[in-house]
Amino acid sequence: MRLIIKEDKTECGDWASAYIADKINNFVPTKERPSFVLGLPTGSTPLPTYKALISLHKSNKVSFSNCITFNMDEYVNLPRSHLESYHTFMHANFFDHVDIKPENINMLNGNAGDKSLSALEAECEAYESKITSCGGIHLFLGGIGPDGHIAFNEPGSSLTSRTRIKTLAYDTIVANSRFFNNDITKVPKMALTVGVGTVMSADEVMILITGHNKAMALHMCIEEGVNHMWTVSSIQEHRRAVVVCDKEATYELKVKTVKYFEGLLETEEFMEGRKKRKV
Ligand SMILES: N[C@@H]1[C@@H](O)[C@H](O)[C@@H](COP(=O)(O)O)O[C@@H]1O
Repeated sequence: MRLIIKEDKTECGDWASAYIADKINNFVPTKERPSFVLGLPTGSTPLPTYKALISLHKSNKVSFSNCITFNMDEYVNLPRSHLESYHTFMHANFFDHVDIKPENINMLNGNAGDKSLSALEAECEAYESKITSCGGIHLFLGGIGPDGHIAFNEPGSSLTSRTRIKTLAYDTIVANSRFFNNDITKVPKMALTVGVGTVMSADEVMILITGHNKAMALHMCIEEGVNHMWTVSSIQEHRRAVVVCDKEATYELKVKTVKYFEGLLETEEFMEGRKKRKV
């Protein structure tokens, strides 16, 4: 696993976007996997990355015309057009500003069918099948909650879970109430979410962790063992995982850990400086 420590969230977004653009630009389509498949998160953490990707796109450094996207999660029973639906968020902050084909955008529908549990379960199963039919996800980008949850895989979620319905933890409802006028009664209590196993099945996983309120989660993610109470920690078992964090998020890490990963990055950047970068 790589840990990339940057000064602040803007630098994290610049680094992550350049990395993603490189992956898209260097993608070689095959018969089985003709498009680059990207897993995407919502939340405030990925915003600088989306902003930087839009800017790379506008300066013709990356195109999303051969990308298929799968979003991580969506609230149940919140109208798609609601200002705080993840559908609205993704269009406003990313999709509407790049050249992705509308038919290549995949988002879970929290209002599927008659919204019964069986209709929502069918929606989740269909989502997993669609990911499989696209040949799997090349790169899954994610953020985390302060309790280390990834997507809506709350503490105690199975680390092999797949897309399903989840009841939100009280902490998450409180954390997300900032988007609903700080009124917890307005926050949906259920969501559809990809599983930890769905994220970990991607060829590559990139997790963005910024801000001091995520410092404990970063510590549990990289310095402690794999634990279902901090679901992001399962990336320790992934073959190609990269965590991009800012200085504030490192406040609970050992100095030795920070120095170790900073040293690795310095060497890496020195080597990369010799290569001609595309973006
Ligand atoms: N389901 C989302 C997660 O995918 C996201 O990572 C988290 C953190 O959001 P933020 O980046 O705003 O802290 O919020 C929600 O719980």
